Amino acid sequence: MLLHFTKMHGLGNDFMVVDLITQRLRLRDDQVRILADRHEGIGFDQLLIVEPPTDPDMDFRYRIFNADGSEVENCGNGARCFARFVLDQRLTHKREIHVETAGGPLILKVENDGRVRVDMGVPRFEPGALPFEANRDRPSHDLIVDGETLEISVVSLGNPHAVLRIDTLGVETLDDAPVARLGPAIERHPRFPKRVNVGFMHIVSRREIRLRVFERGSGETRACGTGACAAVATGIRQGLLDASVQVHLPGGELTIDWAGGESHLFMTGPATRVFDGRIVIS
Ligand SMILES: N[C@H](CCC[C@H](N)C(=O)O)C(=O)O
Repeated sequence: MLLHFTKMHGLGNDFMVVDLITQRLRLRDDQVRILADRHEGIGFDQLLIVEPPTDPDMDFRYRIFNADGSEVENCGNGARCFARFVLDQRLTHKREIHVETAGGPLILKVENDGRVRVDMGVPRFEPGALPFEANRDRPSHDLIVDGETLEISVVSLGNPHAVLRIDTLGVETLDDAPVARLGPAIERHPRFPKRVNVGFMHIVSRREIRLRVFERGSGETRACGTGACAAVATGIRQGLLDASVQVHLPGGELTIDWAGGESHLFMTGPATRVFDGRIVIS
């Protein structure tokens, strides 16, 4: 079976994008893992699938699979690439695209400068939304990892995020943040039954942060859109950030806007198409 795809990225967070509207096939988890392999397959952080909507009010269904084959609820960098892809493939002519995801609806707006502004919905802090095992919602929680007590904030953007401020880890720069050690340990911590994405945030000012993210199911990526949203939302909730924040990730910059409470959070950034390809899958 020949599978047509497009390779894209959002700030270096890279994707294989597949249109399953004009191509009718199903991909198994083991096939996703092989396709994700950077030596034996295409290589990607996530696979993004374009399908017809199940909800008639939506334009598309947007499905996301991590490199380990796990299907997940949301991918922010991927949402921007999704918008670019469906326009380039002429699957729509709309510049405001409504998509359904397992984590809830998203509205993708392609702006005149080519950047995409995504309405990410309302951040959810209650532990049950992730899920995270805790007796109540609070701005930060203690989490014991390998005998060390860490201070984490938790939030769901449809997908689960734990955010640590590096000042609570006794390091001054992100380069010194123990991402390789704490990322996997928190990702798989038993208090996160569905695992979790782990953000390491350096607050530069009330309008600027630097961020690294160890992603659930993919490891550290060069950027994480929902991770940027999560870090800013937890920072605003703790009174440490203003309502519009520039997020510096290893792969580039995102702008996150959130007025707090039940208002919707917005993420704005680029989407890049790299190449089209075809691959035989068995
Ligand atoms: N690893 C994430 C999915 C991809 C998120 C990230 N690539 C983004 O841009 O939001 C998860 O398991 O929830």
